[in-house]
Amino acid sequence: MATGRTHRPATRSRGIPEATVARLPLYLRALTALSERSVPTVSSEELATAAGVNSAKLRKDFSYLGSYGTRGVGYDVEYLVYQISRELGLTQDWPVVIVGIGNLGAALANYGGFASRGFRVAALIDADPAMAGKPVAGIPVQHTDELEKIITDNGVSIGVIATPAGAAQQVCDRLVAAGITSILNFAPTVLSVPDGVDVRKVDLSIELQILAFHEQRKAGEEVGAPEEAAGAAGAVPPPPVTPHRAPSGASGAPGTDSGRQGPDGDVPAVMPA
Ligand SMILES: NC(=O)c1ccc[n+]([C@@H]2O[C@H](COP(=O)([O-])OP(=O)(O)OC[C@H]3O[C@@H](n4cnc5c(N)ncnc54)[C@H](O)[C@@H]3O)[C@@H](O)[C@H]2O)c1
Repeated sequence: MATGRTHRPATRSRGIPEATVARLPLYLRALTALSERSVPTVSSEELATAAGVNSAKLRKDFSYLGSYGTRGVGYDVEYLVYQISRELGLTQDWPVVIVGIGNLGAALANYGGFASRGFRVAALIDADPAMAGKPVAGIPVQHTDELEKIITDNGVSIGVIATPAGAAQQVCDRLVAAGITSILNFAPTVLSVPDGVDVRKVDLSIELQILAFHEQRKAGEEVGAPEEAAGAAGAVPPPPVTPHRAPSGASGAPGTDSGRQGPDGDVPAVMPA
């Protein structure tokens, strides 16, 4: 399979920076919670706190959507939910296939949160013939021999890879050849994809390594004097991080290369591959 970039440019054609796009799901999650409580309006400060983002950044992000709120009233919650959902393409149904139905694939298939966010698990695919036909989360597992047909028949454009690392590139190549243009990769390997295919990588062990680094530093600070702690912290290199390129100018967004930082200092669990 041809190699190529794994990311879109830092700014999308519609003029919304990639870093803003990466924060939209955080706003949407906070707004959905407000909507469920029938809260009609919200101030930028309240929403920023709920989303874990700085309020100036939030206002700037919303200006890209053409949403400025009303002075003294704030933002209309329902309208923002609609606007952000539309911007993220969530007002339509996205069929998704999961490849590799082991521990992780089965857990993902059973996760109810996808459907409520517009992602329908259209098919489960595994290479193990013994699994073919067995239901997982009420969906019969299909053999990889059927992969291309399944993708075509269901009009799928998003694939999730939950196979062992050694199989991931081959699965990725088949998904892409069959027409998949977005991949969520859980396998601990870097995938090569052609231009036009987006890959996001999830690696929880990297997140744990980063937490371990901070735990170690905190422990050093408790034990030593301030200058010793500073020396210790300086002497400990940051944990290894999956190498990945990031779009320039996407600083501070989840899923970018900007020092493993989330929107306001959080470490993202999902990153570009
Ligand atoms: N990203 C994370 O945070 C995270 C967390 C846990 C596991 N993982 C990774 O997820 C992957 C799956 O882990 P698991 O514990 O579910 O493993 P598992 O062994 O339970 O399941 C893997 C499944 O993939 C299937 N498979 C193997 N080769 C295949 C192929 N070519 N095509 C289709 N299916 C194939 C196997 O039959 C099996 O059912 C591993 O790569 C693991 O390292 C990632």
